[in-house]
Amino acid sequence: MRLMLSFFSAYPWHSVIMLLALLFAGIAEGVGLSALLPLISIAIKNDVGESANTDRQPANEYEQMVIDALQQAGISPGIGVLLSIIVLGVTLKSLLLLVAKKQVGYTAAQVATDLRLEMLRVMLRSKWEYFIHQPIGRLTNRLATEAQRSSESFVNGATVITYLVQAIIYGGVAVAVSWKATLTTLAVGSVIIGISHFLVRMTRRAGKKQTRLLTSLLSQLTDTLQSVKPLKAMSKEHLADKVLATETTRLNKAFRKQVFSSAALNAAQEEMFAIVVAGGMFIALVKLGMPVATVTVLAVVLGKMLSQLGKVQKQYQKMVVGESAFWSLKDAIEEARQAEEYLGEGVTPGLETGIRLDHVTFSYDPGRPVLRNISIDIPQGQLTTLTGPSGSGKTTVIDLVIGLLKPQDGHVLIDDVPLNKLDMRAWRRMIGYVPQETLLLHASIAHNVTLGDPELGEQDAIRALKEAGAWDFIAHLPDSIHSTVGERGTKFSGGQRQRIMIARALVHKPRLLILDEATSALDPENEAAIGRTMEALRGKLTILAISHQTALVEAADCVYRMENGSAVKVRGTHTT
Ligand SMILES: Nc1ncnc2c1ncn2[C@@H]1O[C@H](COP(=O)(O)OP(=O)(O)OP(=O)(O)O)[C@@H](O)[C@H]1O
Repeated sequence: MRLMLSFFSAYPWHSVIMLLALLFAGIAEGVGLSALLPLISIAIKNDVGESANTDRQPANEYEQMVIDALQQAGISPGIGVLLSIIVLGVTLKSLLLLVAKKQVGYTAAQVATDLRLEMLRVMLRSKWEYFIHQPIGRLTNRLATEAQRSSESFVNGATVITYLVQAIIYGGVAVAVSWKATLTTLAVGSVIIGISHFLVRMTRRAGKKQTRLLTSLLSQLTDTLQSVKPLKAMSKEHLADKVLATETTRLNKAFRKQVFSSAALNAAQEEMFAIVVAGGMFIALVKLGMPVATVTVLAVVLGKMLSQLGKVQKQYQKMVVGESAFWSLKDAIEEARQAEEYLGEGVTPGLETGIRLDHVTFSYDPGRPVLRNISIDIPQGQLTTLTGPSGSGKTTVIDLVIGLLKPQDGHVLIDDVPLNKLDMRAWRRMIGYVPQETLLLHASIAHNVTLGDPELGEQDAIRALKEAGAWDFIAHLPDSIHSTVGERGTKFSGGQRQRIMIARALVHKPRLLILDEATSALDPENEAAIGRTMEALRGKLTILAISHQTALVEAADCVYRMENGSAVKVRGTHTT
């Protein structure tokens, strides 16, 4: 029930309304039930020829109590009145249950939405080093499956409470009729529930296993789907199939265990409860000679109580299947929260003179530095290009300039102010960034350029597309900038996609433009066009580019060659 307490503290008002509605639904049902004993008593006596209004003896004190209460309220306890009370009780109960279920449904939807948003927000706010180590498939699974299972778990938990309240009300009426019979039934019922509890534990284990396996399966699935083209091209799709088949089989096993334990609990409980009720009726009627009316009411009420308690256990079993997903999601949220990036409220950056990496050392893994004591000057208003072999640390330099990574030694200075003293949000708003990968959103060109920023209009998008040399091929499209780019931008060539990405980086008029091998997919003609665009932008903004291609190297004011953890200036006015 730790799960339900966690939900109650997160949604106190929804929970209070739900619990009150359940409580009053229970009371309404109890009132209805209380009319059952006098009703059966009168019906039986009518059947044997006694008048309902003669001085008949009540079956027990409880019946007397109900009749007294009715008479005090000025109601004569006839069959019609008693039946009306039962119908009223059932109607009220149904209405109040509807209110409670509505609350449960709304809260469940809110649980899933809040968990998804919280997960997404903490992930987006986490440090870059943390974020890049999270498999995308795992995140997708958390947002889709685990959030959904958590909300189902809440619904199941709320249903446990509903059944429990009803069982208590039935128990209360039964105690009023005969506390001895109720206690005996409760004792036997508890033994049955205790015996079958191992099936609930089995389900909990199967649920935990499912959570783990689903996470792993979806991580692998996403990775595999992202690399389907080379697999198909080399006819190696069976390798992916093999990995996924193993995981799916294990998931299937866990699911079968859960199904079996649920079915076993169902079958075992109904059988045992029926035996208890039948045995109890035999003892009461034959051995103890209790009145038929009392035994009938007890059989109905105690039978219902046992059935509700059984449902409590079954519903609890369902709840524990999804519970592991909730805790797994909560742990993931907490872990990401611990890794939150501090963006600070420091000095407002200006970028008046330039950026300087001052004797910077950086390593991803301790003892294996990628950059060793390097110094790089990126003068304001100029184009600085980094070249060098793959893995020499060019992207790492860019991530240090953006502030996604922090150097272990040395400083990244913006106009001589260390980056960690700056207002990091303001700094990043000054950057236009074009990554190596050209993944576009499945939306219009305009949306891909502005990313839905309400401060940017169609004219801004057109200006940026012109600056990026993309306007020529877009202007001729039937829907111009409102044309969609297709799934992941597949309607355009690699070079065209890169130019749209460059337009996205230019649309908010950045002070610093970063191109991380952004011209690698362009043919020499288009690359030269981008080179000319950069030359035109030079002076208006500072440009830092990684490039192996001639145009951006030739157009550069400063060129650094990176190799073996060092950076050597091969062109430029300043010395480092
Ligand atoms: N997240 C990471 N964790 C551990 N090592 C990393 C990580 N990212 C990069 N590296 C390592 O750091 C080194 C520099 O990587 P980086 O991406 O900066 O090189 P690069 O010069 O940009 O390469 P390329 O031209 O191939 O993009 C490489 O040896 C790489 O394996």
